[in-house]
Amino acid sequence: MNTIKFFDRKEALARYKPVPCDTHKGIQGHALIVAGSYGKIGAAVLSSRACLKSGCGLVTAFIPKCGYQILQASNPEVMTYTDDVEKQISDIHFMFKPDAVGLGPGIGTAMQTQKAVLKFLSKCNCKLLIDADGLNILAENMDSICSLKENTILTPHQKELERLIGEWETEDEKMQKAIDFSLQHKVIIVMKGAPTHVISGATVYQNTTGNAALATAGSGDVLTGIITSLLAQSYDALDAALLGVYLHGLSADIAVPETGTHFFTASDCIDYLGKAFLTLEKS
Ligand SMILES: NC(=O)C1=CN([C@@H]2O[C@H](COP(=O)(O)OP(=O)(O)OC[C@H]3O[C@@H](n4cnc5c(N)ncnc54)[C@H](OP(=O)(O)O)[C@@H]3O)[C@@H](O)[C@H]2O)[C@@H](O)CC1
Ligand SMILES: Nc1ncnc2c1ncn2[C@@H]1O[C@H](COP(=O)(O)OP(=O)(O)O)[C@@H](O)[C@H]1O
Ligand SMILES: [Mg+2]
Repeated sequence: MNTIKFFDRKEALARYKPVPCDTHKGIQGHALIVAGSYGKIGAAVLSSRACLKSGCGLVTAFIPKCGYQILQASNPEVMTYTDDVEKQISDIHFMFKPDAVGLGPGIGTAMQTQKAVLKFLSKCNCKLLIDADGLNILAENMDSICSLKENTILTPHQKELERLIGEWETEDEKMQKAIDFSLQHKVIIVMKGAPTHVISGATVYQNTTGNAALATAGSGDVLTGIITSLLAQSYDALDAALLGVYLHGLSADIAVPETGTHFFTASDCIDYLGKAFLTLEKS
């Protein structure tokens, strides 16, 4: 069995890079969030807002046409590109070079969305995180996994992981299958759960933050935004994944004594992110 490294405050401080005082929004990274479909524009709202609230200088969301007003009204700082199709993504196009892309929350698995995602993956050469339906599309088209750039981050919950690596009988078998998958395809797996494990080849980290309040709709979409933001701010993929998971859980840990577990939503996770980042400023 592989040794597991615990990722705690000391590890987070070692990887955290304070924002330089002479920076500007052009240096702080431009992230692209590809998310949403009719009925799930919330996933795009949450992930793009979390991305912005984690220090990214510029955030653009690529969404289906029906999400335009919702997104602009709820996140005025986020720029948008819209698909030509009303209810789902059918062709991912944009006119800038993103520093990082977060793809998948709420996009669904309609055939035209699958085609658009596969076309995008075949030519994407920037830092990339794939979540949710992005992973489900990958699982249905496993040939396309060879087109992923090294250190692409995959953020599956248990069911999404099973679709990618197949069933397991024990927790040890699940971990070994995930490690083998990470080694074979040279991807970083954020194996979401309680706790979350970050798997980079044979190296496994166990996160030490987070609580049951995160068992609420959209908390994974928020994680996608945080990690994509850190990637765009020039953290390398492993550091972005580790620090993102840590801050996401810490935000919930700071929030819960004030909100209680039942009241906590994914939006609260975003609202408390500032306090989570502040704990790294005070060393
Ligand atoms: N406001 C919005 O727009 C929102 C949009 N969203 C978007 O919706 C899309 C579908 O996402 P999804 O994850 O709900 O669907 P899906 O992959 O079928 O998984 C469901 C099944 O998986 C399991 N399962 C899940 N988590 C588990 C865990 N931690 N640990 C263990 N098992 C777990 C569980 O299976 P069961 O245990 O019931 O067998 C459950 O029934 C996706 O694109 C997402 O981004 C959501 O983010 C919500 C807010
Ligand atoms: N009981 C729990 N303890 C700690 N973290 C949890 C718990 N339940 C869920 N989480 C975290 O919440 C997030 C849920 O992600 P996901 O299932 O993708 O949600 P969604 O798709 O609704 O956004 C993951 O980061 C997971 O680790
Ligand atoms: Mg999810």
